[in-house]
Amino acid sequence: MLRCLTAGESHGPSLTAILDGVPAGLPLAAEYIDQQLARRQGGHGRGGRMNIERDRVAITSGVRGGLTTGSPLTLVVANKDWPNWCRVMDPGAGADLKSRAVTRPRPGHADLTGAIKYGHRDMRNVLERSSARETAARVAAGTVARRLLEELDILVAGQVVQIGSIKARALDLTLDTEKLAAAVANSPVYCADPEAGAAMVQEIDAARAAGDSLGGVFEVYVFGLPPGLGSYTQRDRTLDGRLAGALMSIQAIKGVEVGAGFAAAAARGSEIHDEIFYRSDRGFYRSTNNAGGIEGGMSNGDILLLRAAMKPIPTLYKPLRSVDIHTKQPFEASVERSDTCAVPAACVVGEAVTAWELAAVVLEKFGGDTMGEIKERVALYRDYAKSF
Ligand SMILES: Cc1cc2nc3c(=O)[nH]c(=O)nc-3n(C[C@H](O)[C@H](O)[C@H](O)COP(=O)(O)O)c2cc1C
Ligand SMILES: C=C(O[C@@H]1CC(C(=O)O)=C[C@@H](OP(=O)(O)O)[C@H]1O)C(=O)O
Repeated sequence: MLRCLTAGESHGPSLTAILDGVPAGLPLAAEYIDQQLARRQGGHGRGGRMNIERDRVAITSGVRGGLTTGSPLTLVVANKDWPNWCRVMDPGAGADLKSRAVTRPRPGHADLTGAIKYGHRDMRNVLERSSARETAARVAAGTVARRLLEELDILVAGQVVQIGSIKARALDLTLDTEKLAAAVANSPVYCADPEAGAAMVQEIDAARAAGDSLGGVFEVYVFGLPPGLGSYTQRDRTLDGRLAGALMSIQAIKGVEVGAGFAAAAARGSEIHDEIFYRSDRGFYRSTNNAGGIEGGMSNGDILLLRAAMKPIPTLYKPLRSVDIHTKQPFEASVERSDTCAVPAACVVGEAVTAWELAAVVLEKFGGDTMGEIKERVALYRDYAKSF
């Protein structure tokens, strides 16, 4: 069973992820994880904090000589901003609890409800952990899962398809995965459509100049999944349910679609369901993929298509109204620094949480303590499914 817990505050010394259940024998290098951490820090529209951080992972357990050992992995990402906060964030009795106390809840954040729930009069105790800084730890963990899936020829990709009202052309899914990855990597907003990408950059600059912020939509694609991951037998085992939960758990994500998603609601049944065909050299196949690769809570062998909507960043240079929890007086929030748009970063997080959930269902189906065992079982099952 694959399990992960993360810990750490946005302005604390570091973020930590503990991963349990990663099989032995998986080739894993810190530099591989660092590539994804760098992607998560990037994307046009990020704020001043990203000029301070240079996320790098330290693997402090579970890997020897470049291979996982089967023991729990500990992944640590240091916060370079920490020296500026060490007195404020000090766990000891001498901490400076006054100078950066937060008594003015920011609309769109966990501040007010978190303070009520945990009984805090200083909402720094809430915002430090609710911050999306935590996603650095989840990307580090998800990248271990991405590595595991790659060994099984399962590839995870993603791109931004909308920023504000600017939309990309629909992706041609016959595009090979390397070309897709290159097009996304060359885009300042991680969008494979260069024209839409340029318009998105302009839109972000205009929002920033106006003291405003933007949200958008990203897609995650997974190639090479065998049929039968997840299950219809208990509803908490459905693959779409689990993936939607994983994507929804990302800070600021407000909607998730699988395949045609909400558009399916407006179509006739005859237009939307993917008909099934058979050819002896190919086995069973479908010529459309409106289901997005999932039917009955299970992967059906087609490309997995997920889409997630992110709300605009809630901290605005143009202030929103709120009320001080001590004085009960209204105020307009002032901002020191914030992202204008973090949809590209969220896309990288989306890929990571998708990879994590998929690695978990792969291990549930195929078991095994070593990568050798798992590879053998997946290969056998792929042959079986193809000749079914
Ligand atoms: C990668 C990423 C970066 C973010 N950066 C900021 C930011 O700079 N300022 C901000 O106010 N919110 C930012 N957010 C959004 C908040 O973390 C989020 O809105 C908040 O935690 C409340 O969560 P909820 O929207 O899921 O309710 C970011 C989110 C993500 C995923
Ligand atoms: C630190 C990261 O994102 C942060 C997420 C975030 C929020 O409120 O979620 C607020 C900002 O932090 P700060 O207030 O320190 O500038 C972002 O920079 C990161 O992605 O690594």
